[in-house]
Amino acid sequence: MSNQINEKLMGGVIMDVTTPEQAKIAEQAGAVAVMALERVPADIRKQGGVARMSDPKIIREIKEAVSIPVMAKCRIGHFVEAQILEALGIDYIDESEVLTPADEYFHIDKTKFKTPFVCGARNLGEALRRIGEGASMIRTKGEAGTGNVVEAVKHVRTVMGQIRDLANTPDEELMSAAKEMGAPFELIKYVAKEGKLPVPNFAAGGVATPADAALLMQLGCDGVFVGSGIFKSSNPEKRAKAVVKAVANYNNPDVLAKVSEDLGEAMQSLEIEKLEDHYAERGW
Ligand SMILES: O=C(CO)[C@H](O)[C@H](O)COP(=O)(O)O
Repeated sequence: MSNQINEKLMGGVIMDVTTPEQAKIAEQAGAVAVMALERVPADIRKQGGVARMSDPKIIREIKEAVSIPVMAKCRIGHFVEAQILEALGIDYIDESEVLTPADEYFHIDKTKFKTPFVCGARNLGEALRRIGEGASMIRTKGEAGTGNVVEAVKHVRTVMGQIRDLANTPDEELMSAAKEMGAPFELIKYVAKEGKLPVPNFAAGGVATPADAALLMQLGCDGVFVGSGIFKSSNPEKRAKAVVKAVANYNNPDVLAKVSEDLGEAMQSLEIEKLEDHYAERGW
């Protein structure tokens, strides 16, 4: 099932939404899916407190409001939130570091669920551990809610670079690579042979402009997640459409110039060095 959904998502933009109204804006802009969450990451940062799975009522209303796939987030290790999301008929579960982790040591055993999972990763070892646990999609973590793309770029470059290195690693050295990365040997062998992850790899965290989204696509991602960048900007409708067009035309600077014009204020952004919480460091 996840393969059919994944095909529809490839090359697209998945937008974080907190209300049915925002979900409609995302769908009208051309998002391939929406991600239901209680607060966009910029608000989670500002307001603090424990961030949890959304209210099931809001999730149901979001599902009723749109015809595109609806994803929703549970806390790292919180398999009961995941069970609830599965019972709600969500299309994808995001075991997300953006919410406050429920378990510092163990991620969810995703093989126990019919619903596919997406998980965050900062490097190839982390991505392969999540896939080993059953994730059907990876998204590089970035630093969500900052409007600062630098960490997303770092994580995408790290994963892509490690994939390239593995593709050039002799077979007899692969077990050592698996040991060093803390990743399942079978998955290390797959990446070395195929030169890619066995699941789609989207980028996320800190995307604020159409150019940010296109940059991550040019670096080799299969699509982009955007949250705060759209709904904390001054004109979410226009920016949402622009980001979708930028991702569809990521290699065309003329289109990128056109869609970047007159978008109003981007979200307020944060410098990584001044952050109190680094969400990307949650999970392992
Ligand atoms: O885990 C996520 C994917 O849904 C985040 O919500 C995503 O990283 C959004 O971050 P930002 O608000 O910086 O766009």
